[in-house]
Amino acid sequence: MLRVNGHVVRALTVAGSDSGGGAGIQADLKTFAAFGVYGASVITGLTAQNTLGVQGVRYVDPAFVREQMRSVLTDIGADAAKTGMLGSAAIIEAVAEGFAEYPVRALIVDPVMVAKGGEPLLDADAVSVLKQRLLPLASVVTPNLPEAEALVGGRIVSWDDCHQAARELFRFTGGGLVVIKGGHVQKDWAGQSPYGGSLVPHAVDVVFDGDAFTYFAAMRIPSHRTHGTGCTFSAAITAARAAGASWIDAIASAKAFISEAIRRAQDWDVGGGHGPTDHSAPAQVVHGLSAGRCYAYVGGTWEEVAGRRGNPV
Ligand SMILES: Nc1ncnc2c1ncn2[C@@H]1O[C@H](COP(=O)(O)OP(=O)(O)O)[C@@H](O)[C@H]1O
Ligand SMILES: Cc1ncc(COP(=O)(O)O)c(N)n1
Repeated sequence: MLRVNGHVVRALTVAGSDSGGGAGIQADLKTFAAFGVYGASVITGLTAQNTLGVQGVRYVDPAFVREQMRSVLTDIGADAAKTGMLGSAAIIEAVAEGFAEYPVRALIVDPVMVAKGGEPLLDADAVSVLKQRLLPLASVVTPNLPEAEALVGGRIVSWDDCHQAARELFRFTGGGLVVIKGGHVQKDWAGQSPYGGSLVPHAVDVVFDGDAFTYFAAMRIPSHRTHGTGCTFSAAITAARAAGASWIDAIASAKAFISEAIRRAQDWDVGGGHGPTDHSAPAQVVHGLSAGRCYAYVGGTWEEVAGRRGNPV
C-alpha cells in the first residue's frame, strides 16, 4: 500500500453498488487498488446491474448513508473522497451534511445521472439539490456531456457551448475545477479540436479552473466496453490526488489510466453487452503538467501539443 510521509494513503467513495462490477463502488475500489491507495466505501444504493443494463435499484436510507460516513470519517479518515450515484435529493442532503460535519481536504463530485443503457440513477428533482448543496463542496466536478447539459439547463453541441457550460458550472463549485468529459462528443463537432486545429479521432476532456482551460486528448478507442468509464476516471482522480498529485497532474493520471483500461478491455469477454473496462491497467501518477496547456496522450506519456494556450477558440 502506498505511503506518504509514513502514512497509508486513504481514499473514500460514496456511491452505489454495481452488481456487475464495472461501475460504481466496485469500479472505484478496484481503481483505488490499482493506484496502491487504501479504499473505503459508503454505499448509497444497490443496483441489480450487468453489461446489458440495470434491472433494479434500491436506495439506502439517507440516515444510514450518514451513519456510514460517520463510521469511516471518524476513524479511518480520507486524504480524498469522491461521490458517484446518489439517487435522491434526501441522500444528497445527507452526504452534504456528512461532509460538512467531517470535512475532507479533497472532494471529487461525479454527478452520475443515468446509466449507459439510459436507466436513471438520480431522481429528476434531485438535480437542483446536487447543484445547490453538493457542488459548492466540490474541489472538482466531472460531468459527462448529458450531465453538464442537465446541470446548466441547455444543449451543448459545440466546443463554444462546452466552454460556456464550464464557466457556468464553475460559479457553482465556488472555486472547484470543472472537468467536462468528452466521451459523448458527437462526430460532427469532434472534427475540430477545442483549441484550434484538428485532433481527430480523440476523446478530449476540457478542464476549467476559473482562469484557464486545460485540454487532455487521448486516442478515441473504438469499443463498446465503456461501462463505468466515468466512475473509473473520477476514482482515479481521487486516488492520484490522495497520493499527493496536483489537480492537473491527478486529472492527467486519471485520463491515462482510463485510456489504458478501455484499451485493455477492447476484446475481452466479460458479459454480452456494454462490457466493463480493465481496472488492472497500469496506474501511474503523472507529475509536472501545467494548467492552461493542451496535452495529448501518445505512446503511454503526455506530450504538450501545439494550440492556443489557456484560452479557448
Ligand atoms: N471510446 C473511448 N476512447 C477513449 N477514451 C474514452 C472513450 N470513451 C470515454 N472515454 C474517456 O473516458 C472518460 C469518461 O468519459 P465519459 O465516457 O464521457 O463518462 P461517463 O462514463 O460518465 O459517461 C473520459 O476521460 C473520456 O474522455
Ligand atoms: C452503481 C452505478 N454507478 C454509476 C454508474 C454510471 O456508470 P458510468 O461510469 O458508465 O457512467 C452505473 N452504471 N452504476
